[in-house]
Amino acid sequence: QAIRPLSQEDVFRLEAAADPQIAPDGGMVAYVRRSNDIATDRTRSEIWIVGADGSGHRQLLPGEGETGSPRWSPDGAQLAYVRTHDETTTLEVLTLADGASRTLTTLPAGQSGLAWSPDGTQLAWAAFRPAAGPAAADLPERTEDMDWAAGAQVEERLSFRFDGAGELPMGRQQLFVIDLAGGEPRQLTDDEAGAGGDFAWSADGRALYFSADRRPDNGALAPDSELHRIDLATGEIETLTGRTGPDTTPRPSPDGTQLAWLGYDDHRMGYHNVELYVAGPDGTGPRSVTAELDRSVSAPQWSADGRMIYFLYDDSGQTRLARTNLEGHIEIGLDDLTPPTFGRPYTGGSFSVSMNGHVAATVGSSIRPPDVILMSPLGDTRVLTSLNEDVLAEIDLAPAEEIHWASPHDGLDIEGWVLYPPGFDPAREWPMILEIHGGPFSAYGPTFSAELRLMAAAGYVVVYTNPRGSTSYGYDFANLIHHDYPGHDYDDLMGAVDHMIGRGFIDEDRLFVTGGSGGGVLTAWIIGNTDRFAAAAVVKPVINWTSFVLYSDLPQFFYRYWFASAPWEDPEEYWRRSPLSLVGNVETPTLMMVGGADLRTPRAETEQYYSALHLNGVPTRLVVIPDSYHGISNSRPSRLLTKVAEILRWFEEYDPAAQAGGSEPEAAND
Ligand SMILES: CSCC[C@H](NC=O)C(=O)N[C@@H](CO)C(=O)O
Repeated sequence: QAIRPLSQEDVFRLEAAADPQIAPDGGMVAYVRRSNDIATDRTRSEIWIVGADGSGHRQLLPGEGETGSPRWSPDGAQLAYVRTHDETTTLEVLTLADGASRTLTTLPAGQSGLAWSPDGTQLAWAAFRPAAGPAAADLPERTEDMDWAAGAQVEERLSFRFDGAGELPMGRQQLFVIDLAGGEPRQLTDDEAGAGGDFAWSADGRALYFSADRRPDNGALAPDSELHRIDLATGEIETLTGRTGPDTTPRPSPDGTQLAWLGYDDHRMGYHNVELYVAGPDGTGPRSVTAELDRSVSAPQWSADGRMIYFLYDDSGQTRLARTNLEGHIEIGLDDLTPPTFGRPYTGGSFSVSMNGHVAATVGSSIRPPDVILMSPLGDTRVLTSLNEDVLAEIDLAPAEEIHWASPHDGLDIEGWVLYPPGFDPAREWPMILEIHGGPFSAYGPTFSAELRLMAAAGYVVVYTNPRGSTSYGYDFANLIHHDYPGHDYDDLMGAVDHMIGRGFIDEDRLFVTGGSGGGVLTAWIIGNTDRFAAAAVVKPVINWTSFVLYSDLPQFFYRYWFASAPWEDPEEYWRRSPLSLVGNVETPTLMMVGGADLRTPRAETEQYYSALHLNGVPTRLVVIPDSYHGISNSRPSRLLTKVAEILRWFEEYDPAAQAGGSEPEAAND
């Protein structure tokens, strides 16, 4: 079959590996295989299994619904997992020897975490338990045959909604255990302070370590979780940490003599490096073993001998697997870990370690969604799956090209990547899209992105970058935008444009810019500062910092960390940094897009700017993605396609070459 550009339909053919769980003896890997179903327009998850030599690759648990969260019992004889079917989620256990599964219990909505006790006799998880909220005022008695409007929603919490979840019911996460021998789940924590989904068994199986912010009105305060230990026999809870700053992800060593976890001292900065700490089993004598790394770390996991801790960190736009000894001597194991999403090229990935030091991880590249990779203790690697060989063989995809340039602001080295359209010829001139990431404290990298690939397939050179403020370059680089966002990240982005123009194959009259969330902020800021782009697409932005910090789902967070004071204390600063303050300058035709249910950057942000552009006579269009929360592209596959198609349609409408009847970018997708 002839090689062709990526098409919209391909998004329903691509698959990705996630959550690889290596068996304790290293002999097999169970993982979650994710695919996009064209009939239901949903991303499906199914547990598959593959031998460490690549043999026996098969779906492990065929049946109704979807399966996920595979977790090996300590002896490797059983695999716990969750199955969701007809909106019911059950906890099930497969016995490998006979292939039989049994249902242990039905799990409530909001379940998170799943972990075997060290002796393999119990499983623990966290789940939400509702509690009574403030009552509405009294109304006349009603009988069942009356049909009244819903009662008032009365709220006293500062934080009462969360993007992706909606309005939050009253209540907290609590911890549960169930005995494999049978019986009902037992609720371990049962108080107003609650627990969290972030927990681990103690080595002797008598306690659970968990991370939770147990302060009464934690939703109104700066985030500050602590580590706690609950004794399973007595229910007694001991708090092990107390510094100002979050303490999360408790991981006791296999022999129980040490406790590792993640956290940082909160200095109210926009960005903090999350460090890996080790202390005694009660949290005493903590020391950071990654202080010198100058990167945030995640997903710590002990080696079986308790001498090493494996973890992930982002470095220069890629997610790396590394391990450290207890003195902080760090060795890098694997590069190119890749998340299982098809949207924008953010960093990510996951891994697990067997008792004998073999590692299973999700690894991909800019031209390949993640597969499962096995790494031996000596560092040899073997690719265990090839989930997309059939599709990728048909598609013209060149690896992302890494580029660097000096920021015009201060000469700082900035990194980015370029995707070239199929048939790219540097002797011709090409239209270019600058695509900007959000966060703003996050990172892009050379990971597979169907969104950006569809833009390249439509005939554009696509440039994406990590301007100052991005993670994966250290504390100082990220905090160059502390209390100064948007700021000189603008110059870094303009530097990318000039760098590309300097290479001689970009048509300066056919520059386009888009970005989502934090990238929407910067796109709106760009068009307020320059008219050099032929068209722009501002996706789910913040337009007005005053309305945003008081109406987003995290009113307790943004004003504290991204500004020096509250909006009513320094309205000028909020206005100075709001893209709305520059809307009077804008002449660039600008598409506005947002998820109709977005609670992170609420749709009023997008709509304010749309109204202002309209009132000012600037060509604009509003695209609302119905029912979508903030994560538009990774929620339903068709939303990813809609987002890209609407942006490309807008750019084509305002492409000077198209208007002059010249060479339009090819519409590869329809
Ligand atoms: C600029 S306001 C915060 C927006 C959001 N940050 C955290 O939630 C954001 O930029 N999200 C990014 C991903 O981090 C996105 O692309 O949606």
